[in-house]
Formats: sequence, C-alpha cells, structure tokens
Amino acid sequence: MKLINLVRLSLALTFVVIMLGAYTRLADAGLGCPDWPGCYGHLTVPNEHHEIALAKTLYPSLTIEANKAWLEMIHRYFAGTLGLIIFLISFRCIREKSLGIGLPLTLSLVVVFQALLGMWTVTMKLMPIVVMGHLLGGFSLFCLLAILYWRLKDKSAPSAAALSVPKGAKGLAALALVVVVLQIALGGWTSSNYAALMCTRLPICQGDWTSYLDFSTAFELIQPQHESYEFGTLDYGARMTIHVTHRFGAILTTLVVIALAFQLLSAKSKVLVRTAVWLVALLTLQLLLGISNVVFSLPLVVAVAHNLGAALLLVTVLRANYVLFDRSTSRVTHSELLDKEGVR
Ligand code: HEM
Repeated sequence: MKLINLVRLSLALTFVVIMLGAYTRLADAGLGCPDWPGCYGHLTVPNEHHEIALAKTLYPSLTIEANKAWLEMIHRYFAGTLGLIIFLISFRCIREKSLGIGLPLTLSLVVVFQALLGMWTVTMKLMPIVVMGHLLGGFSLFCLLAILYWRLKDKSAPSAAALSVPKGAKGLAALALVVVVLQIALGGWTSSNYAALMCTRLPICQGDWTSYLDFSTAFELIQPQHESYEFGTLDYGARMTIHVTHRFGAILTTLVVIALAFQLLSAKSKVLVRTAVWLVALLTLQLLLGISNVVFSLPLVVAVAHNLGAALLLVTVLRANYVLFDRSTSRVTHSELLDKEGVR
C-alpha cells in the first residue's frame, strides 16, 4: 500500500479509536477489565465456565460485567491495531528518508506512551490526570498523523512565491492553538472528574456559584490517593469550579477562534478562506454540542460527539498554523496558482 494511503487509513482509525475511547469512558466502562492488556487474565472477555472460574479466583471481589468488558476490549483491539500501523508508517518513513526521522520517531514514541497511559488508566483506577493525559495523547496522535499527511500530500508540488499572509494572522493562529489545547485539557479534566452535571443552568452556573469556587482543590493535578477514582472524588465546590472554568474557557476559545477566522477570511488565499469556514462551522457545532451536554444532562451520543468535535476543531486550527508557518505554505501557493491558471 502507498505510504500516503497508509497514513489516510491511520487517520481514519485514530478517529475511530478516539471515538471508542470516549464511548468507553463516558459509558463508565473504563474499568470493565480490571487488568491490562488482557481482561480477567484472558485475551477476550471470559465467557466459558473455566474462564469465569479463573476470573473469580483472580478477582474474587469483582463481578464480570460483560458489556463493559467488551467495550473496553474492543477499544484495546482497535488501539493495538492502530499502534502497529503507526509503527509500520514510522518504519517506512525512516526507510524512505524523505521526511526526516523527527516526526516518524515522535509518532512511535507517542504510541508507546499512549499504551502506557492506557495501562495506567486501568491500574491507577481512572486517576483523573492519567485519564486526561490519555485523552490528550489520542488527540496528539491525530495531530501528528495529520501533519505527516499534509507533508506527504504537499511533497510533490514544487515551491513558488510565499503566501501573502494578513498581518497578525500567524500570532493569532499560534494563540488559537494554545487556547484550544487548553480548552480540550479542561474538557478532559471536567469529564475525568465527573463534573459534567455540576452546573445545570446557562450561561455559567446555577445559584450563588461564585461563593463555592475552590480553584486550589479543583486544579490539584495529583490528587490524594483513593482506591478508585470512578465517579469522582472531589467535592461539589471543586467540581463546580472545574465545570465553570471550562465554560469560561469556551468563551475565550470562541473569541480567539472567531478572530482567527476573520483574519483568514481576509487573506487572498483559497486554502485559508476554506480553513476559516471550517473553523466557524466546527466551533459552532462544538458550542451547540457543549450546550446540549448541559441542557439534556449528558446524553452519551452528545458527549461522544463533543469529544470528536474537539478533535476536528483542533486539527483545523493546526491546519491554519501549518499553512501559515510551514515550508509547504509556498507549495500551497503553487497549487493555488495552478488552480487559478486553470492548469488542473
Ligand atoms: C470550543 C469549545 C469547546 C471545546 C474545544 C470543548 C472540549 C471538550 C472536551 C475535549 C471534553 C472532554 C470530553 C471527553 O472526555 O470525552 C469536554 C467535556 C465537556 N464539555 Fe466541552 N468543549 C467546548 C465547549 C463547551 C461548552 C460551551 C460547554 C457547555 C456550555 C461544554 C460542556 C462540556 C461538558 C459538560 C463536558 C463534560 C462531558 C463529560 O463528562 O463527558 N463544552 N469539552
């Protein structure tokens, strides 16, 4: 298979793995299997008599919940397959020497670290910092593969004059990337601390919420030891603070992303205008999904879509940065010149 097609496949699979991960986490199936990488000591969910007997011996205090265990294992099978494909991509990139070794090597290292985070998610019983890190790891893989894909896609085009970029667009794009990453981390923190239902009113929270704010506990990244972190361990004030911060984060994200979109719209470049339109569309979708999370008390499908929306928004902001900063900017111009001149 051509390398670019393998990267396309890995991008699609990463999207599926992110979705399965979100579904597993939000369906409270993250501890469906108490061990790793197997499930109750098996490679599939135990269902034969002798397998169940062994599971009971190994984990006498637990009851096998087959649905949850299957969710967890399906996520692991897909993630394992993705990991192997990414190793293959890294190997081929390094062998073909055309893209340097930095990006392919980073991809493989992130896969290894992501597998470790997957293991710690289980062994540390859903410790929020690990769960949030695992979410960010998945998004990082998606972004790295997207960069690899853009590099491969642009590789064949010869360079031309640099793209004329509106003043301030580069700075704004970099700021938008930082803000969106922080907002995603805050979302992961909201979810992993089970803070989604702490504020049921719009736009910020219900009642006298300001008097319950507790930032020091809310953002203590390494929390005190607990037997399990499932369903959260923080008290109301801390969880409410996390939720409220995510909402303020959404306001800031909206302002910065919209400002970037305006900048890009004023550029005389098809690719930047297209990116701006995508930014506005995905931001709108993401805000509507976030609000639906609150209004409809976190339906699973909305919560999963909110996670996927965040991944797409992130990659689109990254695309803006890539076009504005990367060497391939000039190649994009060349493609556009070809388009303009009707060469293709
Ligand atoms: C651009 C804006 C936003 C981004 C990038 C974003 C991103 C995220 C992410 C990545 C998560 C974690 C999902 C998961 O763990 O699967 C999350 C969770 C959440 N977000 Fe947002 N969000 C945004 C706006 C909003 C808004 C406007 C609201 C509500 C008014 C909202 C409400 C929530 C809630 C309630 C959760 C917790 C869901 C759960 O526990 O599963 N978000 N967000």
